[in-house]
Amino acid sequence: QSFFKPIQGASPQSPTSQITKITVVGVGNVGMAIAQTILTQGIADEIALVDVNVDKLRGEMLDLQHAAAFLPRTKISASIDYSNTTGSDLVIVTAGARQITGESRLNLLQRNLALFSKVIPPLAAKSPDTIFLIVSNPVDVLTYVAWKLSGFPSNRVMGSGTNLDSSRFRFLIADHLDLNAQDVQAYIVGEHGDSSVALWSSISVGGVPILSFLERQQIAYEKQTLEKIHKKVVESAYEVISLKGYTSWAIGYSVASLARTILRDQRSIHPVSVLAKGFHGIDGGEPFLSLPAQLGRNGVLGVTNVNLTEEEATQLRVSARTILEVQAQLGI
Ligand SMILES: NC(=O)c1ccc[n+]([C@@H]2O[C@H](COP(=O)([O-])OP(=O)(O)OC[C@H]3O[C@@H](n4cnc5c(N)ncnc54)[C@H](O)[C@@H]3O)[C@@H](O)[C@H]2O)c1
Ligand SMILES: O=C1N[C@](c2ccsc2)(c2cccc(Nc3ccc(F)cc3)n2)CC(O)=C1Sc1ccccc1Cl
Repeated sequence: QSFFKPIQGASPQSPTSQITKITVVGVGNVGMAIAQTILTQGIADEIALVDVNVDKLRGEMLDLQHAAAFLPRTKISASIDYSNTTGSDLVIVTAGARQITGESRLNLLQRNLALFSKVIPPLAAKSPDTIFLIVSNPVDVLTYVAWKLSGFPSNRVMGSGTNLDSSRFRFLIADHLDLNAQDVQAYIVGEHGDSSVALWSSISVGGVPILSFLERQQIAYEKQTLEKIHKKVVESAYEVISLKGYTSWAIGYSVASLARTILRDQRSIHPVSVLAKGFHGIDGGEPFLSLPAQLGRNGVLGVTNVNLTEEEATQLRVSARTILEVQAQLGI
């Protein structure tokens, strides 16, 4: 006996073509912050969780399911293999080996390369039309690895790149100028992390380039102020790690904003790690670096022709060379 008397012709089954499904690989601090934000914002109809830690995986699935009374209806599943991931519209990869104290970044990269070699091919096989969004670090090189291992066209493989760096940059600028961070357009590009590149000329507040904004507000323009803020983007990452041992909320919101832009075909522009070959004089090799990219239902729709100063373009090319040197050591 059903609760409802059926209406002629109405089927309780939703057509699968209209179901939006996201797979999150890795249910650690980052993966669960991303999943929780996607759930809260009603971005997906289905969330499939994957991890190798069976108990954590089931525990996180149950704990999220138990919040159903307060959330948009979303099917939440979990599997240690990839059985539940079939037909995903977006696959977000946060699985990663933790950097062991004193471990070299290259060694960590080798361990994550081995991990990706086991994870990416079956995910791609179960969802051959999906879009990969890589978050695991070192994110730029691992996005390249995912692209190579998946065999997908480059528009369907991106990394969160400097999306988090840029969101911290926007917060710090807004905090410094007593503004709403959503009104601050500011892009950090290039390599995610310690060696990112701040596009000073791209910073605008309510459509007003920040340099003239500062002059109009009689705020003494000091390039070193903005440079200090960019430096603080890096310092704050280390500060959060030293205080709480990991980062989660900011990366969770920043990756969920990418998921929404992609799955709702918003065609918004985000700084994400893309195949940078052919942009801004980056010609040798296949480096993935962050550039302001237009995102939509088919992944990376285009890269903006943002004007770079000679210094910015040079920094970007240096980053590309650094990434290529690391990629060359991977042998893939
Ligand atoms: N790109 C960015 O801006 C950014 C920001 C923060 C963190 N990160 C990166 O995100 C990654 C995850 O960070 P975290 O704090 O969530 O780490 P974590 O250790 O809390 O979680 C990692 C999870 O991956 C799982 N895992 C390991 N091997 C797996 C496999 N083969 N298949 C599926 N799952 C597997 C682990 O069981 C664990 O649950 C790290 O690489 C971190 O550096 C990136
Ligand atoms: O907010 C973070 N936290 C992490 C973190 C989270 C859990 S353990 C470490 C972080 C914080 C500080 C340094 C650092 N370095 C690192 C470099 C390469 C790797 F493969 C792994 C980690 N990583 C991971 C990460 O990428 C970030 S953003 C970040 C990091 C450094 C500089 C600027 C930014 Cl915007």
